[in-house]
Amino acid sequence: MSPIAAPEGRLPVCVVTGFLGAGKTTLLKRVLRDPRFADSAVIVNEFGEVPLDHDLIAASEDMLISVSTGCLCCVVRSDLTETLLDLARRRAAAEVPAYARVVIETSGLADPAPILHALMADERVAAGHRLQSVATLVDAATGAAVLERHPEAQRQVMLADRLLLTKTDLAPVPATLETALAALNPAAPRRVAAHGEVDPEWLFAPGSLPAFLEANARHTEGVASIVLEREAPIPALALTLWLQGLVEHCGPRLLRLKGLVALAEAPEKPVALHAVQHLLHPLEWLDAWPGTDRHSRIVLIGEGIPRHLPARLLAAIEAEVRDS
Ligand SMILES: Nc1nc2c(ncn2[C@@H]2O[C@H](COP(=O)(O)OP(=O)(O)OP(=O)(O)O)[C@@H](O)[C@H]2O)c(=O)[nH]1
Repeated sequence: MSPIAAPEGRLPVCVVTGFLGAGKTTLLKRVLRDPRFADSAVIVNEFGEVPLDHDLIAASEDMLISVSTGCLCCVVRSDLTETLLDLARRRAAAEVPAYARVVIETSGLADPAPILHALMADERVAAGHRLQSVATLVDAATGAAVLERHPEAQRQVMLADRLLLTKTDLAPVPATLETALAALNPAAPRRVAAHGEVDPEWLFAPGSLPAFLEANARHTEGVASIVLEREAPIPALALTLWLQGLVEHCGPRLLRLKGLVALAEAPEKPVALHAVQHLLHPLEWLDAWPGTDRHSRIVLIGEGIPRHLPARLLAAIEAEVRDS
């Protein structure tokens, strides 16, 4: 790989990628609070049909833009270029603050190659932007198994110009993961970034990027998202039993689950739910609901999980909890 030229006067674009649940939103939430990097425009893409990261990053409406749900590297690739161009027009017209860089968080299922290709090959985008960096997050707890099974995760590592190892507080980096990373991308410098703790200067510094990129994406077959929405708050016990049941029943087929939920016991504040394969992260209370919409929404991304299973399981557990 040879470095691409980085002509002056164009806005830097920093791509943050990594497989489902690797910690991209956690990292961005943290680094974008640094006053030196508050002048960033953020574009978030999610695979599920209901966007949640926007609410989880909780930045100002002007600066945070959810591109769309779906796969950024496939169906919404043109959305990305249009969003970048639209944002640049609004910046020039002083409709948004004069941001100094664009940060793109890809969905965990994105193959970054076509995204980077679109950024570099679309002349309208390239006229005003230059690709500055591609940071890939790798989950120390699940990374080795993920790299074995998912081609998009391999591409995320191969195309990175820096690698960040997350969740090292939960598990030491296994030798199998070290070996896989060294085989896929021996050149990229690596840092540990537990809970997104990394120097933003390092994260967004210019790097060596591939000169040539494929326009076609490679994907794991049969991955789909399931959305569960509820107007009525959910009892905490029912939610806990449901999460445990789902993780146990689906096993490795459950790639990711995330949601904002109103608990029956305290519906005035939402709880953020996160599961990454077998790993159920602790529930996290948010300070307030983002906006006026207070209904619970949960997105599951899985391989071959029956579409109605999560909702039916939750309804059965809720009935059981109510009647007991
Ligand atoms: N213990 C621990 N938990 C982490 C770390 N980084 C992220 N998490 C947790 O992992 C879960 C997923 O983190 P996110 O930041 O939402 O991951 P993501 O990569 O944005 O997820 P997707 O957008 O769904 O691909 C959340 O519960 C985080 O709090 C870490 O370094 N250590």
